[in-house]
Amino acid sequence: MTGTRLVIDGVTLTAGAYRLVEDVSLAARPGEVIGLVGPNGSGKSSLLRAVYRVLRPVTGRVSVDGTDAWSLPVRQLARTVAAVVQESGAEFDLSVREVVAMGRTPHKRLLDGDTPEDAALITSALAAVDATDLAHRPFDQLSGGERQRVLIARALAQQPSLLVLDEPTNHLDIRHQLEVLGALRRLPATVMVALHDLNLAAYYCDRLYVLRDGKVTAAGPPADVLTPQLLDEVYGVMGEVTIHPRTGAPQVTFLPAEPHPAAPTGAEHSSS
Ligand SMILES: Nc1ncnc2c1ncn2[C@@H]1O[C@H](COP(=O)(O)OP(=O)(O)OP(=O)(O)O)[C@@H](O)[C@H]1O
Repeated sequence: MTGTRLVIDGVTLTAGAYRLVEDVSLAARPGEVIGLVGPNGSGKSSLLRAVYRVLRPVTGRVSVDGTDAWSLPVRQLARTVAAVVQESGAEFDLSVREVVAMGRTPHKRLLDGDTPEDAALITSALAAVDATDLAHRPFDQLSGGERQRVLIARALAQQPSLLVLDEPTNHLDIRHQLEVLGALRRLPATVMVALHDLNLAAYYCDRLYVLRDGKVTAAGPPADVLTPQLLDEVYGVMGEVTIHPRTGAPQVTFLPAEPHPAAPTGAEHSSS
């Protein structure tokens, strides 16, 4: 399993009279990690919802390996696509291990128990997000970051060939942010991930799509997309972009209007 080819072709999404996303096209090759970035309200979550089939496009098409995602039987879709989203479902009264075991459901028949293979996948998914020690804790007693890691483990246990994640690093401390994104990079799956942190997006994604007001305003490798002009136009912030000498990845340094207390005298930022 090396991942699936995802094509979003001219998709428009609405909520009543409101256009959430307009005429968006995007393609991910098998195994690519695609980052979706853009300001609050730019349409990232909405677009992801169309991929994991919660929000039906009013025009355009979402296809997975050439098949319309909206025409796939639900069970087949669940064997192909996993989603980690902000709004989580009915995990109450379950242990962490039971929540992660739910990831195996699409691969089993009703009332099938866990096979040794299922058990091994659950154990390794827990380890991948550093949640082995949480396995027997009640899910609803976990902290925000612990829950987030467990929901990612559930998605990993699902062995999807397309993994869609909405802000997966939300609530995570820096070590766990790096570990989770590193685990996503190593997956034999295509990954589409909405991220706010542009430096993490630059480091871990093969290509970025920048959304603004429901439309794609830029797309390409992070080094091509993340420019001072884009930061200004899309986010209204000043920043410098350099290639980090050790990582080789683009690195954004933001230049807030207020000088840092330790700034050298006369070092105000200027857009001119
Ligand atoms: N049901 C709805 N009715 C009207 N407007 C909506 C509805 N759902 C979302 N919106 C609006 O659509 C826009 C896109 O929302 P969406 O959640 O896709 O943005 P986002 O890029 O994921 O934002 P964030 O970075 O804040 O998570 C927002 O302006 C939001 O307020």
